[in-house]
Amino acid sequence: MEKKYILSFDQGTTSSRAILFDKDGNIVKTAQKEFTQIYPKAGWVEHDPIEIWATQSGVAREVLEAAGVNAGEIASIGITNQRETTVVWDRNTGKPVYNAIVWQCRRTASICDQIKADGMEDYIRENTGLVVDAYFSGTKVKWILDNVEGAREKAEKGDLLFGTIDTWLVWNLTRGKVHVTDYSNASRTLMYNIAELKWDEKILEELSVPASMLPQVKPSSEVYGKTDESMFGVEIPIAGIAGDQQAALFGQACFEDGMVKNTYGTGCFILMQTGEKMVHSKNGLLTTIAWGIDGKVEYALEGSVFMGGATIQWLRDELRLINDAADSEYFASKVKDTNGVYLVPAFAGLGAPYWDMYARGTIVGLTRGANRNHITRAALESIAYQSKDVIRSMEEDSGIKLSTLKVDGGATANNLLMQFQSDILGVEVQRPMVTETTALGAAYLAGLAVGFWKSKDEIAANWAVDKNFLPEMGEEERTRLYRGWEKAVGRSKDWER
Ligand SMILES: Nc1ncnc2c1ncn2[C@@H]1O[C@H](COP(=O)(O)OP(=O)(O)O)[C@@H](O)[C@H]1O
Ligand SMILES: O=P(O)(O)OC[C@H](O)CO
Repeated sequence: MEKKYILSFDQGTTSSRAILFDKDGNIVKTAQKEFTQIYPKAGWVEHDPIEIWATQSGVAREVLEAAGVNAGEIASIGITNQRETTVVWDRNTGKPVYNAIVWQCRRTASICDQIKADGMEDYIRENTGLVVDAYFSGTKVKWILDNVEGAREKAEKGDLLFGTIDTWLVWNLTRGKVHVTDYSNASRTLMYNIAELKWDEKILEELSVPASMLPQVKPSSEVYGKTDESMFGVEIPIAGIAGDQQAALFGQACFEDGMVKNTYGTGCFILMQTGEKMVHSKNGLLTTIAWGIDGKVEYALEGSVFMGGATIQWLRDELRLINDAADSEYFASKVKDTNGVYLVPAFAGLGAPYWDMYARGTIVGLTRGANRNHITRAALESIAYQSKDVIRSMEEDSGIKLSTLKVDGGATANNLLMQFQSDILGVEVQRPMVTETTALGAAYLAGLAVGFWKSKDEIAANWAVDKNFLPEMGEEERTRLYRGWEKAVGRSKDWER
């Protein structure tokens, strides 16, 4: 049967999605299902791995049916996933020993304090590219082994396996035959040495995690195995894996050093491709593996903005200034500027480059003439200012000046935000036709491995622009506004201490 499509699995934090792509990189059909968020205690976040598998395999079958596509027409499957989220299961029964501990979960903060007290911080930063934080998988695995009855004994006997969500999905798709991950996911675990490309023994020892639990780390584009026949009636090669932010970088065809993408969702994830060069940040950005492909590994610098689209949700749900996120553009357009108002959405502290967990949200510059539209506009602009903060750090760390910014994610629908982003950066902002770049990136990785696409050049040629935003603001105005932002950030800092 002619192979006409690639099936992409996009297993995100709140929903599982399956998207069918054709050879031009266009979406043929999408199926999506949300799943349960489990909050056992304040600051704890879990998912049920069985529900993740059920929703993901469910939408995969659903999308084929809805598109009227035969499984035999699928050339391969690509997987992209919420990163860092940790599953530990029994290799004999395939049953998880505990819920998945989600990347957002803060329960291992005290384990992180202990690692720092043990003097491991610099070593970890240098060898994993990450900071010691509860965000990453390593301390989550340790927590499960330390807290689930019998888990440590089983792990030491070699009966337990660890995986991020990609690994868990491949294990289930192959009915327990394949235990792998890719470089990009491994680089988010806190246990992987990104310079030497191997699990780091010293860190494993610090965390007391047996090496026998760990998946084999493979390139991001390769046939890892085939789906069990019971899944789709035929065996389909599983041929691409990447963490979601790296997959988006690939889907945006950021193949040259210095290319940057920003995904504007709840938060904003900004990644700069740095090629074979591993750039260590002086500004608290993360160094991570973008992907491993064509026999080499390429790196990226990553910075995130905690409150991106979430700031607009706050306007909607708490201030009730708008009914719908899209209304923000309409109201912000009613005024020509913010009238001197700045909103710093440091609701959960400030990330890179400030790293101030005691900062809190603030609105400054209010005068008698300030109205709700000014505040809405200031909220939108804050997303662009925070992105600029991260991008400036990237430029400083890498010595590469940004030439264009490729954007994706829900909030890129907002033209006013995109224009302001271009204005405040002084660079062109490019919004592609396909903004599902995460799933597209995984599809491309899977397609390359089976010859569905021949080269990265062919993929780059598929990238098509929907709209380019060019800077219209003068340099003087840009500097004046950004100075105001920095001053506003100063007012929000160190508030809670
Ligand atoms: N037109 C818009 N203007 C501003 N923000 C928007 C707009 N549309 C969606 N958003 C914001 O984008 C986010 C949703 O984008 P999405 O990519 O689906 O995020 P996630 O993957 O994090 O759930 C929400 O936080 C929402 O407030
Ligand atoms: O599922 P998302 O899109 O919220 O992404 C989660 C990130 O991978 C966390 O690092």
